[in-house]
Amino acid sequence: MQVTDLYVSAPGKAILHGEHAVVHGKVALAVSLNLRTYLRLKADTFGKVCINLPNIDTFLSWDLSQLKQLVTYFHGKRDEVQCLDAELVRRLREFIGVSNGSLDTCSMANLSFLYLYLSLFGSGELPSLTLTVWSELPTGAGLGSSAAYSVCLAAALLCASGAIPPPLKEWEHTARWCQEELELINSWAFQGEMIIHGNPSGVDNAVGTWGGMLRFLAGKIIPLSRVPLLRILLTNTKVPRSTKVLVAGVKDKINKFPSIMVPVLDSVDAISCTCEKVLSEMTCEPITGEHYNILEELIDINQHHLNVMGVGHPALDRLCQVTLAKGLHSKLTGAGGGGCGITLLRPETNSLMAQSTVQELKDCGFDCWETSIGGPGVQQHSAISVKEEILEILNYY
Ligand SMILES: Nc1ncnc2c1ncn2[C@@H]1O[C@H](COP(=O)(O)OP(=O)(O)OP(=O)(O)O)[C@@H](O)[C@H]1O
Ligand SMILES: C[C@@](O)(CCO)CC(=O)[O-]
Ligand SMILES: [Mg+2]
Repeated sequence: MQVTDLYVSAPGKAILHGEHAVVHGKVALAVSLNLRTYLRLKADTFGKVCINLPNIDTFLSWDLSQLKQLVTYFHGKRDEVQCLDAELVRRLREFIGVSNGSLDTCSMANLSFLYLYLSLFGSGELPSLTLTVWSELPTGAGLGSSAAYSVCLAAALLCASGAIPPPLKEWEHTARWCQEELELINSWAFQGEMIIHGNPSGVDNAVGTWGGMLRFLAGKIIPLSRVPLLRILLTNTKVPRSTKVLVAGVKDKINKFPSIMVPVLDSVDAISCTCEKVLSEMTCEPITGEHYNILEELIDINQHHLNVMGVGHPALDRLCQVTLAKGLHSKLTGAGGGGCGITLLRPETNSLMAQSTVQELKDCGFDCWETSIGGPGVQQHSAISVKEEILEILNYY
């Protein structure tokens, strides 16, 4: 089978409100970032599949004949994408030599790639290809790196398999897929997330697929088009953590103390809904200090709730204290337990104040930068539309 070379990218995300609660059927508000994961797929003739993941120092290749052995039980085309094929997961775990509870970064990335590759090609001829992924996102820090990776894999492999067409016209620099094709990409990306996360809600891959700001509730995705421009500081505490472990920990707490934890989840749901209402009001009436006061209070209340859920960390407390001393409000974003936090900047926060806050957070050993939000969802690129330094990395392998 001959596949066409292509470049794709997908954005990372920040969750404004609703992380963890969203796994238990509550509303989340999430927004795409201007930091993206890029993937290059190249057709080969070497009878091998190669994957280069320089962010995590992983460079592997497998013979097609080895991989074919793993799918001998496939009968016909697999297009059921609602749940994982447990037999394929079991065979892949054995093949890679990774146990069920493993959190190893490299094994999770390989497992999700091989799962999608074999699910999409396993019932026919396996194509020889090389896949290289490079991300501007920190890995495992709460900014949806696993989802951006899974969305890129799904888009590229679905294109290579002919299930969706490459949307880019000869004269275009970037192009996106139609709604139905995006839904297919999203559902396969969710499978990649299931392998990495264990029990994902699907909010992260939805943002990676559609971009912009979304309201997400039990798999239902509503793009929010009427939102004000928000200025946000992103801080990476650089404390490593695993989304899978944190999500499982919250579930255990809910099971242990349902009457205590369920009201917390309900309160987070109400925070997301109140925030959505305030954001919408800010687009149709003059923005006042009171709008920002409410957004800030919601951030504080939610941060307390996340601590109650057990996903806080002293480094995140530090972030909140340092910014609060400057009159700014912060909360963790994503799974917590370390990783990243967001700080809302007010319109009157001048660049001097923003810069001195960034410096103080850097002095704590954190990475910190002002970010723009609402970048496009998954897209195909022409080579010249990929930033030069990223193209260099993707073409190096
Ligand atoms: N650039 C990348 N290259 C290869 N694998 C990646 C890359 N980015 C993410 N991954 C995979 O995703 C895993 C990290 O996912 P995890 O869900 O724990 O963190 P996150 O997605 O960054 O944060 P969150 O889910 O809280 O937003 C890594 O262990 C790795 O397997
Ligand atoms: C913690 C969580 O709510 C968000 C991770 O970005 C997990 C999920 O929704 O899958
Ligand atoms: Mg993730």
